[in-house]
Amino acid sequence: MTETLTILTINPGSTSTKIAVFADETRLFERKVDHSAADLAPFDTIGDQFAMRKAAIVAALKEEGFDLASLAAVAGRGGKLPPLKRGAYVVNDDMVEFLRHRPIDQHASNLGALIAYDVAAPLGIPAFIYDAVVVDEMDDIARFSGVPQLTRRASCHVLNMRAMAIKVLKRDGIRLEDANVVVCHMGGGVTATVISGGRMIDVLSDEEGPFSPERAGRVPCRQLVDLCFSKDYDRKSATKLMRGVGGLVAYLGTNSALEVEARIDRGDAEADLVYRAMAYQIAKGIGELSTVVMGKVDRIVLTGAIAHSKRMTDLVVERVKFIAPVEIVPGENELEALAAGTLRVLRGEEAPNVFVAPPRPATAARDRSRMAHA
Ligand SMILES: Nc1ncnc2c1ncn2[C@@H]1O[C@H](COP(=O)(O)OP(=O)(O)O)[C@@H](O)[C@H]1O
Ligand SMILES: CCCC(=O)OP(=O)(O)O
Repeated sequence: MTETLTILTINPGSTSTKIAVFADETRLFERKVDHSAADLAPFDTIGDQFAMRKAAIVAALKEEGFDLASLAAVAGRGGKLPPLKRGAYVVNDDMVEFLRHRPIDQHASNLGALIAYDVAAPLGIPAFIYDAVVVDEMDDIARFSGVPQLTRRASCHVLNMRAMAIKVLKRDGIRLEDANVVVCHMGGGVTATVISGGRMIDVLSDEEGPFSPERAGRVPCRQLVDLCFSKDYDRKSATKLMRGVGGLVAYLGTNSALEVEARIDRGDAEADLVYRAMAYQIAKGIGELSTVVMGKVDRIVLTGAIAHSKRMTDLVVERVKFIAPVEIVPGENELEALAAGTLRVLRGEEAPNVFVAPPRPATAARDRSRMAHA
């Protein structure tokens, strides 16, 4: 008989931390801790949230009476590393150093690998990330921004988007490789992608797409430059305005779409307009990505926690249903997808990738200078 593989999965999101423990494919339990805008306000950077999020996880495991000694591996959501391939990566010292000291961007997913490693290392078991948010399969034509100094980067809810697209198509007997699907995940962040031939050939990341509960999304760039050079903002506060206190938080003071809906129900006209604007931008994003495959879209998939909202999905569907049939798959499959990927690695069915950190900028400059003088 083969030994049961027990896996702790950790998904730090912008407005919550979700964990689950799996024994092989069976979920033993799942816990979600919400983090309101007020809870997160005292933290300057995502790194500063490490202790608070880890404590929430440890407390949840304790309440479940779970014994960490039974774990075979820990899997965390993969964060803002340089562009990665799809699939598993071992969390190694290079990855920990990179995420701690020079992540590409501020996002809660950066804590996935860090907390997974922190739990796994003392137990002498491996930690992995799987289908990180920075998986990059974009076509070259999609990389242009308009200035050579700025390159478009893929960053989206990879884990859930692929899992939900596969689920929707499988039901109709279609393989992901044989379809064009536009997927939009609506959570604390909102991102979208167009998957064609099994690859995410273009992505509307959370800095180029719709605004979301806690993110600004695409903003008028000239005004952003002015704002950054005004006396009112420095690097930290301008970054936080884009991610953390943008979107619904900036307009309405909450990162909770549920609370916004409650305000609308009470007759709040401002909340209603902002929420409809978010839906409008989401629909425009889906339209934009549909042009990538010349409008030949087989399915549009709306997913993420906000896809539970009929109010939101109705607002989006009415604008995009002319493009393709719309499938609504609320919630997310991220913890299951993390566990499934990790099981494949532990069973030897998939080889994990090894992350090698790019040289630090100072080291890179020194190396270039050495080469120039060699
Ligand atoms: N049933 C629901 N209807 C509308 N919005 C919801 C619902 N459930 C959760 N949300 C909203 O979804 C957002 C959080 O999405 P989620 O994917 O869980 O978080 P995270 O991005 O932190 O992982 C919050 O704004 C929350 O209020
Ligand atoms: C970086 C894209 C992923 C994202 O926005 O995740 P959350 O919705 O969990 O913040």
